[in-house]
Amino acid sequence: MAPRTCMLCDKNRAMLKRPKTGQQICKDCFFVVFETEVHNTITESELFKPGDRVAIGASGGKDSTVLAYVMKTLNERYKYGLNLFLLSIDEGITGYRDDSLETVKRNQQQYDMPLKILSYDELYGWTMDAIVDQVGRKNNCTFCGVFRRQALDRGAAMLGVDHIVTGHNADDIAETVLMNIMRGDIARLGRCTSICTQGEDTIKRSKPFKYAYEKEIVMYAYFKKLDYFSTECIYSPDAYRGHARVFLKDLEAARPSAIIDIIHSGEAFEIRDEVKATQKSQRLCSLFASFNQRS
Ligand SMILES: Nc1ncnc2c1ncn2[C@@H]1O[C@H](COP(=O)(O)OP(=O)(O)OP(=O)(O)O)[C@@H](O)[C@H]1O
Repeated sequence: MAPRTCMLCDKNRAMLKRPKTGQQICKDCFFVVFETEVHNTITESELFKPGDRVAIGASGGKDSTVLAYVMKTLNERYKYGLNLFLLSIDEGITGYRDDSLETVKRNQQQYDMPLKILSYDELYGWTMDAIVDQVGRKNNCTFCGVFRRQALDRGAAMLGVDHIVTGHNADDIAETVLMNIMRGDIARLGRCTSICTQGEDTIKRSKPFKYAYEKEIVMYAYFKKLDYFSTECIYSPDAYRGHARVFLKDLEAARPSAIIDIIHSGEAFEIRDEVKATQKSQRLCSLFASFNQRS
């Protein structure tokens, strides 16, 4: 059987089936559609303005490595006029973050971007290794996530940046929508699909990969031969998110558009103000109660 030609350029040999659309396309057309969709997400949401100083939350993993590469490419191609930085938080997880930070240091050279690394140890006086040693693995992802958010803000302030971008992708967001529905966390459901968030005293944060499928990010990294670190965190991943992930993968296998459809459903919810207020205070109380029980 003759090899298929690319459905987009009708010239090159099709090398892959696009996970998001099922189209059989060539490598070059895949790069173009992937990058153009991220560019459209950025421009439609007016994420940046010329002269912005933007920190890329860089963990060394596939999502943030592809994000750094694509941000650099689009900034040059479309002349966004951004000053880009890499910002990494070292949570103090031996055998995981120390190795992934080596990748980020290489990315700094490869992408020619200034890098700032800030550790939990220097900010808070302890590491995740020490915390897990003391309180065990249950809920450690939740604590680590809260501390990382603050650490990223502190690092961003040190770099004097206006904006932090992270590699959260469409799968992450769809999982979060499902988790919030399963938990009945209506307040979070209302904001988890926002592409851009900014608290009263926090730096603006956004997710340019909001509509990018995880499988396509992996494919992009593979075909571009990007240098990234692919090991999972050694401390137990968030078990509840794991259930949502498995469920989402099943849905995606049956119908690939399920991921985008869940995000669109999340976007369509409108949450009443009184629900937002009640749930926020309840969540903070339960987080600190669980921390106090352990320490
Ligand atoms: N230690 C860190 N330092 C800086 N940014 C981070 C760090 N950990 C996570 N992030 C940011 O948050 C995003 C989502 O993180 P998450 O832990 O869900 O990892 P992930 O989905 O495996 O992403 P990645 O593949 O980039 O590691 C990352 O893409 C990155 O932008």
